[in-house]
Amino acid sequence: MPVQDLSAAPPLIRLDGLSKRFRLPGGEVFDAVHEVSLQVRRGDVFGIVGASGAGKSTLLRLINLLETPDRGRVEVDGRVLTELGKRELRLARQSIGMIFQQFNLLQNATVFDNIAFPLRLHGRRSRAEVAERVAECLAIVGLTDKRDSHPAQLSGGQKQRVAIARALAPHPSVLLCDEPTSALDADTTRQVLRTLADINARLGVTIVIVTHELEVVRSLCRHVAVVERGAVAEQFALSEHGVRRRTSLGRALQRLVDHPPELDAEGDEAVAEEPEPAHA
Ligand SMILES: Nc1ncnc2c1ncn2[C@@H]1O[C@H](COP(=O)(O)OP(=O)(O)OP(=O)(O)O)[C@@H](O)[C@H]1O
Repeated sequence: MPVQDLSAAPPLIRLDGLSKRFRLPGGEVFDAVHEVSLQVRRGDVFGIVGASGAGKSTLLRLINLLETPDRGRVEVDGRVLTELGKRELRLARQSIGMIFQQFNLLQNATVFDNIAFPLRLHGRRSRAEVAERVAECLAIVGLTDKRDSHPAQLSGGQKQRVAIARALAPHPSVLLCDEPTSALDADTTRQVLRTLADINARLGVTIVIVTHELEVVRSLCRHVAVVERGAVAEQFALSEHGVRRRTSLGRALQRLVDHPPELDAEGDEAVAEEPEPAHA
């Protein structure tokens, strides 16, 4: 279980009074996220859990303004994203990587070109610099030998690790993960979680992860927010044991924390270790 005092670290992400309302085809409105205020500390691994439709993905997508909030303020790494123009926002987004359940890779491009894509998009790097950064990212996710493969030739876990490498390429300070292991089997899930834990520990990249899998939260996260009907119903540190939680999901997670499953034969745990100050 990750035990780490991040209380002295300044928040990397500050959400203040965030709301997002969708208009449904029938004309009714639906409050997907309502008045959410939340802080995520630099270097943290922060989980967002909740029932289906609770607003987890919408909340995650509000952090990089993939969804535009109706109200509220989003600050990431000292920049108030909700006050930026389009061009400034595009630049600011380079410090926010994102990965998805379905990987979202370019099918007709090689692994190399998938990872190089965000670097080429934002220009200003020579071919040699792009190649060097792609090689570094491939090494971080342990896929150096897959450089010239196409996504169709990879397993699900390998595809997700390519997506992680692509997200890391522009040196983000935070990685947003939307159900990154939901399409994967248990063994592959463990591999991907180990990669994420390693990125947090070795590179100091802050991770925010939406998942419906409580075991993923237990094994990877240090803090968690439980979202119910678009609001944060409770949040807590996973290092605390034997505490009575307010929500049923919080209680289920606490039971898992208090009585973790047996480790496998290799003692495998995804758990993030103390991050170094270095950045990706
Ligand atoms: N573009 C949209 N237009 C209308 N309604 C939407 C839109 N996006 C999301 N919603 C609705 O907002 C609510 C929250 O969706 P969201 O995807 O954030 O939930 P979630 O907690 O991530 O759910 P799940 O675990 O099922 O993915 C849902 O009821 C969803 O149908």
